[in-house]
This record gives sequence, C-alpha cells and structure tokens, in this order.
Amino acid sequence: SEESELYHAQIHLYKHVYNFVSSMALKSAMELGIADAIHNHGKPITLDELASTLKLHPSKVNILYRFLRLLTHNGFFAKTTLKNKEGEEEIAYSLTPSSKLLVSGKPTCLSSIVKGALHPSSLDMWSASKKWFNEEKEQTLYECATGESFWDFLNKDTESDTLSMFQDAMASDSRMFKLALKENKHVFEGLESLVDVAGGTGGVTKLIHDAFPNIKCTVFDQPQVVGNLTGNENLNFVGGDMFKSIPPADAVLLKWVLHDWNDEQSLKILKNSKEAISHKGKDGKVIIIDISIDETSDDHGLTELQLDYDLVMLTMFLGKERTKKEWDKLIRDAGFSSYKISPISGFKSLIEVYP
Ligand SMILES: Oc1ccc2c(c1)OC[C@]1(O)c3cc4c(cc3O[C@H]21)OCO4
Repeated sequence: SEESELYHAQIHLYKHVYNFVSSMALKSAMELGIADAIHNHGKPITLDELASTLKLHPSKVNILYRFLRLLTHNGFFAKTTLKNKEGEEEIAYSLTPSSKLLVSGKPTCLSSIVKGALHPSSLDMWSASKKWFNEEKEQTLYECATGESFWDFLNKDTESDTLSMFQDAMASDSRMFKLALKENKHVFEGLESLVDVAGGTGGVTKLIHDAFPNIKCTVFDQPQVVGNLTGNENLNFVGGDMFKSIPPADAVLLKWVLHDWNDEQSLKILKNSKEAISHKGKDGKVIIIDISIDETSDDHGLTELQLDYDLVMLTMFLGKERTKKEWDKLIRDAGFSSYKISPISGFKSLIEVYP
C-alpha cells in the first residue's frame, strides 16, 4: 500500500541519517577496550563483570548495557545466558568474528584503522560539504574545510602525531595481508627484487620478506617517513618521490596507493613503475592491490563499503576507487600490455600488470 511504502521509505531514510550512531558506538567500544576485556576474561562476561573490568563508575553500567545492546544487534557481540552461583540466569556477552578484529596484540587487530578512520579529521570536514559543492576551486573537501591538504595535516609534526596514527592504520590492514599472501604465493615466486612503493614503515614488505627471504625488498616512501628506518641485507628503506622516479626492481608493489590519487597522478605513478621494472623486459610486473568495484556484484554490503571508500578517497585525496573498466583504461594508458585481476582478502583485488 502507499502508506507502507511511505513508512518503509521513512525507516530507510532515518536509518541512514543515524548510521553515524553505529559508527560512534563501535568507536566507543574500541576506545573502552571492550573486546580485550571479554577476550581476557576467557569466557562470556556479565555486564557487571565487564563494567568493573573496564573500571566504569557504577552510574555508567546501564549506559554500557545500552551500547552493548546496539553493538550486539549489529553483530559485534553475542549474548548468552549463564547460571550464576544462586542458579539464576544471567546475560553474558562474548566476541563475534567482527569484534575479534578489535582484540589488541593480534595480527588481525584493526583497532587502529577504526581510530584513524573515525578521527575528527575525517569527520569534521563534512560540515563544509555545501561550500565545497558550490565553489569552483578543485580541491578536496578536507582542504575546503581546513585550508590544507590531508597529507600536509598528516605530515605536520604535532603532538597528536596523526602520521603515526595513519601509519598504524595502514600497518594493521597490512597485517591482514599475511593471510592473503599465503593464498597468492605464486605472484611473488621467482622475483629477485621488489620495491614496495609508498610502503610506509614497511608492514607489507616485512611480511613479503619473511615469506620470501631471498627477494631483495625495498620500502620506498617519502624521506620523512623512511628517513630513520633501518633494514637488513635483504630489506632496505629508500626515501624519494614516486612522482619523480621509483627505484628499479623486478616487481613494483602498489598496495592501497593508487586509490589515493586521481587518474593523472596514478598514470604518473604507473609510468614510473613501468620504468622501474623496464630492465626485466617481459619478466617484470607491477602488483596493484586495491579495490576493484564490480558493479555486477550482488553483495550489497561489499559494494556499499567500496562506494563508501570511493567517497572517502574523493573527499580526502581527490582519489577514487576504480571499476574494472577504469582499471583497464588506466593500465592501458600507462602503456602496459596486459593484466590479470583476482580477488584478494575481503574487499580488495590483486591486479598483476605486465609491461
Ligand atoms: O590509502 C588509504 C587507505 C585507508 C584510509 C585512507 C587512505 O585514508 C582514509 C582513512 O579512512 C583513514 C584516515 C585516517 C587514518 C587512517 C585511515 O584509513 C583510511 O588515520 C588518520 O586519518
């Protein structure tokens, strides 16, 4: 009926208005260390036990319950019932696969990307969106809101040290790459050298180096990022500008890099990458790990995440997430002859590009 369509539309609209509440509740759970408290408890934990482990004031117990109710509804915690000493039933909470990603100290811990991505620097800029849409200047929403690029903001050596927060976030995502590496050994077999472009503090490179100790790995990033990092005989850090030139290697790795940059900048990076592997003739390759939007996918949630990332890249970097067609055009425009796209660990793809 017309009324039910109206009410469903209202629920759909309000749900999206208040999506931020779910994000903020998740951020609070990460900040409070709820996942660690449950993990360290070793078994389902009651509300009172959790509140005292978190050292919350007694007046906050019911607030904690309300947060847990929403987070449980959203699949971050699971509710079970325990019999207490008096034989009464008590509700207890346990972890789910999603909240296990918030347990600190594990290689799968993604808390730092939750912290980084929900940092005010990513949120406050949205208050300038109307101004951004109505100005002629081509700049990111972030620049429109703050007057400086997000990269300049990250590289400012302030006490809040957002650069290390950003790098911790990238490193946490890279640790998940360890699983993907197992499934994609063939991509790295036979390589004698590899340069990890915009490799930051070397999270990924170290994983590749551990799995393939004979590959001479280079972490290439801005001087202020790699400046004081030291490697070993087969893992070294080189500072430079990927828009100028990339150190030569059999393979160039671009993990979560090209989506930060527009087509013109990405083309430049790919052309410099092609130059870096040119000594290897047909045996060289560029390995891109990034989102490839599959518009035919019926996984609504996955596509929504990919489109969310597209707007995050647009508003913060004037970057973009690319569809298969867009990857095809970019790779061909950069002068490569062929490529192969395969899905890798969750929402990204691995694109092997050949000269
Ligand atoms: O190439 C990438 C890959 C992921 C991310 C990037 C850029 O920036 C946006 C983001 O949401 C983000 C923003 C951040 C952050 C981490 C972080 O992770 C997310 O730490 C501070 O601000």
